[in-house]
Amino acid sequence: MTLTGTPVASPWREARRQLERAAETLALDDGLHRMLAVPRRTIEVAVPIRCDDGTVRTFLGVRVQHSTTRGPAKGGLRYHPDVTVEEVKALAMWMTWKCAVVDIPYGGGKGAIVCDPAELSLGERERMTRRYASEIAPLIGPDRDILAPDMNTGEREMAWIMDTYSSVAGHPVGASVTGKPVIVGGSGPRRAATASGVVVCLREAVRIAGLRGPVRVAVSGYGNVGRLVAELLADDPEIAVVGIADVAGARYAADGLPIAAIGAELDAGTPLAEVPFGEPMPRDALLEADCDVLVPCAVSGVLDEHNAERVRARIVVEGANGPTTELADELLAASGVTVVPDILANAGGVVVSYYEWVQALQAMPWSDEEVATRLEGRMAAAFGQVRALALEYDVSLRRAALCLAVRRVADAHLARGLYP
Ligand SMILES: NC(=O)C1=CN([C@@H]2O[C@H](COP(=O)(O)OP(=O)(O)OC[C@H]3O[C@@H](n4cnc5c(N)ncnc54)[C@H](O)[C@@H]3O)[C@@H](O)[C@H]2O)C=CC1
Ligand SMILES: O=C(O)CCC(=O)C(=O)O
Repeated sequence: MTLTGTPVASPWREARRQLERAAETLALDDGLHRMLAVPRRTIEVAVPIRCDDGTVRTFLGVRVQHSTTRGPAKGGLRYHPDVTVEEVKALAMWMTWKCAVVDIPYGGGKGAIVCDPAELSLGERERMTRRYASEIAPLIGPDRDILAPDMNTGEREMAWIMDTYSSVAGHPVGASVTGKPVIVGGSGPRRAATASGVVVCLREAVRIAGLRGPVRVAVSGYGNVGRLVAELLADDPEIAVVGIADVAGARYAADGLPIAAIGAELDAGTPLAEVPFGEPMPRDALLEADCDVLVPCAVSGVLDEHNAERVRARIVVEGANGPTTELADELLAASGVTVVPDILANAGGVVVSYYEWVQALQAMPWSDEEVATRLEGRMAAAFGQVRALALEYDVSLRRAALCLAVRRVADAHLARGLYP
C-alpha cells in the first residue's frame, strides 16, 4: 500500500504566519521576530543505499534544527514520499514552540527522508536509516539534537540510529535518541505518551465545554497516535469512539465502534477500511461526520477552507502536527468550534521523550507510574496556562499557546544575549 494521499498545503507558510500573528499580539521586537522565523540549521544529505536487487538508490534526507536557544534541538524523524524540506522546517519550528509550551529545556528540530517505506524491504529500510544517521552524526547527539519517532518510524528505527551514533562515538550513547525500545533504555510509557497527552487535553476541553456523555469522538489517522487515542478512550463509559480512519478509508458507527475488537482485526492484518464493524466511509468524509470531538492524527492540512465549515464537531483536538490551515482555523472559530492546538495537544510524546533522555543521562530509570503521573501533571498544567492566557488576551487557544511559547523562547534569547 502506498503512503501518498497527503493533502496539499503549505505548512511552512502556515507556521511563519502563526509566528507573525503571535509576534503582533506580543508586540515582539521586529529583529527578534525575524530571527525566530529562520531555522538555525537546515541540513540536506544524500542517502544512497544498495537495494536488494543490487541497484543503488539515493534518497533525500533532511534535518532541520529550528532553535537551540532553550536547549538541544529535539524532534521526530518522518518517512514519507511527499514530505518536503519546507514542511520539515515548519515541523521543526512547531517543535520549538511545543517544547516551550510544556516548558522542557529543548529547542526544536525535525528530520525526514523522502521515501515510501511501504516499498522498502526491512534490510533496505535499515540500511537507509543507518546511512542517514551516519550522514548527520556530526550534528546530532545528546547535547545537540535528539531524534525520536514520527510518521512511519518507531522504536526499531530509533534503535538503529542509536547503534549507528554509538558506533561513531565509540561508546553506547543512549541519550542520542528517544522512543527507543525499553530493552536499550527506552521508556515504556513513551509509546502511548502522545496519545495520553491528547486525551488529557480532550478531557479538559470537554469539561470546559460542558459536553455531557457519551461524548462522540472521531479519530482520523490510526497509527502511533490515533490508534492509541482511540484505545485509551475506549474504556470510558462517558465516551463513544464513533469513527476512525487511516490513509485508505474509514469506519463509522453512530453508537460507537468496538475498539478492542478492531485492534485485534488490525493486528491480524485486516485493513482498517475492511474491519467487520460499523459502516465503511470515505477517508475524508470522517472529518465531516456527526460527532462532538474530532481528533485529526495524520498529516498536515487535512482541515482547510474547503471542509472547515462542514465540520460538525464542537471541539477539534490536534493529535497531528499542523492539521488545520490558517483559513480553516478562522472558519472553525467563526462557527464556534474550539481547537486545542497541536503544540499543546500532542506535546505528551516529547514530554516523555524528555523524561527518557533525563533517565539516560542519569543512568537511573524511573517507574512507569512516575512517568505517567509527571506527564499528566505537566500536560494539565500547560493546558491551564494556555487557557488562562487565552482568556486574558481574549484570543484562541492556538494564539495563546503560540504567545506563551514565543515569549519563552524570545526571553531566553534576550537572557543569553544572543540578540543585543
Ligand atoms: N509519534 C509521535 O509520538 C508523535 C506524532 N505526532 C504527529 O501525529 C501525526 C501522526 O503520527 P504517527 O501516529 O506517529 O504516524 P503513523 O505513521 O504511526 O500513523 C499515521 C496514520 O495516519 C494515516 N493517514 C495518513 N494519511 C492520512 C489521511 N490523509 N487521512 C487519514 N489518515 C491518514 C496512516 O494510514 C496511519 O494510520 C503526525 O502529524 C505526527 O507528526 C505528533 C507528536 C508526536
Ligand atoms: O518525542 C519527541 O522528541 C518528538 C516527537 C515529535 O516529533 C513531535 O512531537 O512532533
